[in-house]
Amino acid sequence: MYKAFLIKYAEIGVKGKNRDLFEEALVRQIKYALKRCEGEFRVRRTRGRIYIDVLSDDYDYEETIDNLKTVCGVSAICPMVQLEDEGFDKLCESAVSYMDEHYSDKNITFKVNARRARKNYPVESMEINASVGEKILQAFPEIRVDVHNPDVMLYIEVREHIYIYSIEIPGPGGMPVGTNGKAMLLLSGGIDSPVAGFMVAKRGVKIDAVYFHAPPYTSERAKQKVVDLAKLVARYSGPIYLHVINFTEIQLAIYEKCPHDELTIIMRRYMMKIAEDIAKKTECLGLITGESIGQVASQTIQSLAVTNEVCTLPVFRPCIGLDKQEIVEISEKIGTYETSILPFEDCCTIFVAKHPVTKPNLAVIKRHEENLKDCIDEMMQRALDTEELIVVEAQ
Ligand SMILES: Nc1ncnc2c1ncn2[C@@H]1O[C@H](COP(=O)(O)OP(=O)(O)OP(=O)(O)O)[C@@H](O)[C@H]1O
Repeated sequence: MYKAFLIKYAEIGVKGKNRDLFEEALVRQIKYALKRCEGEFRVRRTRGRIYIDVLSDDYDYEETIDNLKTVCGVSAICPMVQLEDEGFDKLCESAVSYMDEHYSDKNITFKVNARRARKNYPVESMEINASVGEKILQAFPEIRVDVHNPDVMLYIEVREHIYIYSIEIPGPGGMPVGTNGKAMLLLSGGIDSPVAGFMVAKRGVKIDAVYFHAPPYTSERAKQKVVDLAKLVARYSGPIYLHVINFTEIQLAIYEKCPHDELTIIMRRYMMKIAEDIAKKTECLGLITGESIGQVASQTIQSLAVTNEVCTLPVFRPCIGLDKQEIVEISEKIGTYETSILPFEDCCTIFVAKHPVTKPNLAVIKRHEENLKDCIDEMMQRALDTEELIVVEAQ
């Protein structure tokens, strides 16, 4: 059983003073992921490396790997066999057993890559490489050495303990959450916005979220679905403050006073305004949506321009150039797809026109919004005053 893991991270953004911040955030997120796992662990930073020691006798390996794979910034997880220092002969023996246990087909090439971090160890790295390599060659006649492009790179690290590893399980990459500020995700119950949240979190951005519902037109179950999606996104992003906004009154007013082919676009503009208001109060530096060019009428480039016009904060749309299949693939990978396709109503789909405008004209939209001028400010304030805040932890 592996008793330790080496966490490899991408080098981008970790130069100079940033390195400490980057590593601290990574350790924090690793600890958050391990809280969801059975067993006791210790996370250590030593000279540019991050290790996880398994302290308990028992733990669930698969569960641990699954959770570590959600930590943004991790480029690879290496499960390591941990040895006590019982002399060099014992090390060679253990390396041979490691190869035997991990590679049933010995018709492969390998290279030993030793690193002697503890300088008082009596055998130098080059000598470890040569001697361990020789023992492996003696033990398995079919195996060959390839120093340029080996099938198996056998790492040996000599520290307080000695570690042997060769397996690298890919992590999500990117940057640890908490190293790049915070943004407000407009989270609906669909496929795209959870993917958008994940993609921005992966760049190190902490996520808050806002969900607009329209009771009684949208149900408690539709809201619960969004909370469930937030729990899944929180596996990657850390805890999410989810602001639930009652949008019914505003939607009804738009429905009553504005042309029906412009409903969605006008609604979206008020959603963005409210989201931006909450974002500014909560120190978010941008908004995030799941929009993708041309996907629906409200996402033509003309519609996006009209929606965008109400925002002063930058709006991040990481799905913008992806087609639906590509977004679906990411949602399957991050585990949100099954929840996203549950058939609950969304406020945008209830108040939808048969033939929505695809090329809205900003001046015309603004003129029609004038119809709301007597009531909209109060309504927006009420929506903000009655928000429900849910702190969503990762599932
Ligand atoms: N009820 C809502 N609450 C919060 N944000 C919403 C809501 N409805 C839409 N949005 C935001 O607007 C974007 C576009 O919504 P729309 O319904 O047009 O698209 P969609 O392709 O179905 O997106 P999604 O799959 O994310 O629901 C969403 O990705 C989301 O960011």
